[in-house]
Amino acid sequence: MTEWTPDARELADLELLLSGAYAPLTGFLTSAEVNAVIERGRLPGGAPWPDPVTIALPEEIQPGDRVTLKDPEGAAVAVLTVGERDGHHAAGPVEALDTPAYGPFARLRRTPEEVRKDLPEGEVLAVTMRGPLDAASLDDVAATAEELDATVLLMPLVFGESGPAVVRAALTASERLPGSTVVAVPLAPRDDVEIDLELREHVARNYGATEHYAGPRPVSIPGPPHRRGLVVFFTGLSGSGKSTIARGLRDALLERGGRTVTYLDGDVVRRLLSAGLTFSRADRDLNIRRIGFVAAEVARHGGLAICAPIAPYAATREEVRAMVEEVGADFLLVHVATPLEECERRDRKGLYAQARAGLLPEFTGISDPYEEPDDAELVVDTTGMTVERSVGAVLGLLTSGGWVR
Ligand SMILES: Nc1ncnc2c1ncn2[C@@H]1O[C@H](COP(=O)(O)OS(=O)(=O)O)[C@@H](OP(=O)(O)O)[C@H]1O
Ligand SMILES: Nc1ncnc2c1ncn2[C@@H]1O[C@H](COP(=O)(O)OP(=O)(O)O)[C@@H](O)[C@H]1O
Repeated sequence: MTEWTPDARELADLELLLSGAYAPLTGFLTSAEVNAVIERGRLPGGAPWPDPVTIALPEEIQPGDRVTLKDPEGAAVAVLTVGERDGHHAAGPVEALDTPAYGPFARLRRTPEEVRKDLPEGEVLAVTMRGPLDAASLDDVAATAEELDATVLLMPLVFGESGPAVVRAALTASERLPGSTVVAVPLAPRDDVEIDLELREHVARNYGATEHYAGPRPVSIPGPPHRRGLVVFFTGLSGSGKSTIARGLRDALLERGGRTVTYLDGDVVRRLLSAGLTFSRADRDLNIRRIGFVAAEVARHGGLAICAPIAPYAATREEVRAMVEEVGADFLLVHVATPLEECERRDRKGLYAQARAGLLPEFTGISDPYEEPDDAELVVDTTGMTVERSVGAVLGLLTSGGWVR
């Protein structure tokens, strides 16, 4: 049996498929179903359905395979029986495995069946929320419920970092709406506003709603840049000047004050976090992912992390950028683009000489690749430049973007 860990959005969809919140769906859609949904907003059988619910799986997983789907912490959530493959996507029914619910407000993640059983007879006004209800919306909901003589079902849509805050907002609203019930639903937002709304309505109906009220769109205030998490990620050849500039930047930031700074020094990383890893492609990628993971955790809490590995592969750098952006933080890639000849001329550690002599295999720039970034926010060639000026260039980027004041 194959195992796979879907991404956060796919896991949220999976939970809704398993709970019955996505009824009549019982699995991820086939290409015929996806086409029907996109073209007509209906499943091939004619039932209305707004959104193609799909999952991407690695190529080697084939029709007939049974795949255990796991959450990022390793708990087996469900089994997917693959019926069809179409490009990256795989379709097929899912069956729940018996796993305990956990996480904040797990007790409020109830299935439609459980909720429907507890609701009184009569009209049910479901309120789907992605943010707090303002006073006007709360009055609106209370008035509508009274008019319809309906029970209010508050449905905080929990997905991502803001999930627990939305549930808290629903619990607060519930105190103002006597007799109301709260159920947390892991419905990820859809880009298309119409589709998002329709999907919310479908899910609400499955929970027993006879009327649906879409809570106001959350006003997303990401906070000013100087309060947001930030990762400054240097990349470049050995000897290009990454650590020298990174240390200079750290010191300059600490002198200014106002931000906490974590410097993930390359040597320290290789000695502790990535101890035992080699310079093979797989190990370099693992090293960079580990650095990215720690940096994203720092940035998640509003910190500023500085990293300075070679990071020779574009795809892995992009993965780190995505990890950081996923937690709501910013990512700045600084390419220290000092040419190989200059790095080799400096040869601070004598490694280039060893690599040229064939004594050090897989050496970046000599016998191993370095993929030049085309997505760097800043490019610095340190040839003939003082360290102060190089540090100043990075600091300039941070101040002009408002990350430091
Ligand atoms: N084969 C090979 N290729 C490149 N570099 C090598 C190699 N072997 C050892 N070293 C030393 O390790 C430092 C680079 O480690 P990194 O963790 O930054 O590399 S990577 O991002 O995982 O590719 C790098 O340090 P810096 O000079 O600070 O970049 C080298 O001193
Ligand atoms: N403008 C500059 N910025 C950074 N380093 C410079 C600069 N000019 C000269 N150097 C020298 O280049 C070398 C860079 O080494 P290092 O910072 O360890 O590079 P890396 O971390 O990329 O391997 C240091 O000896 C540093 O003094």
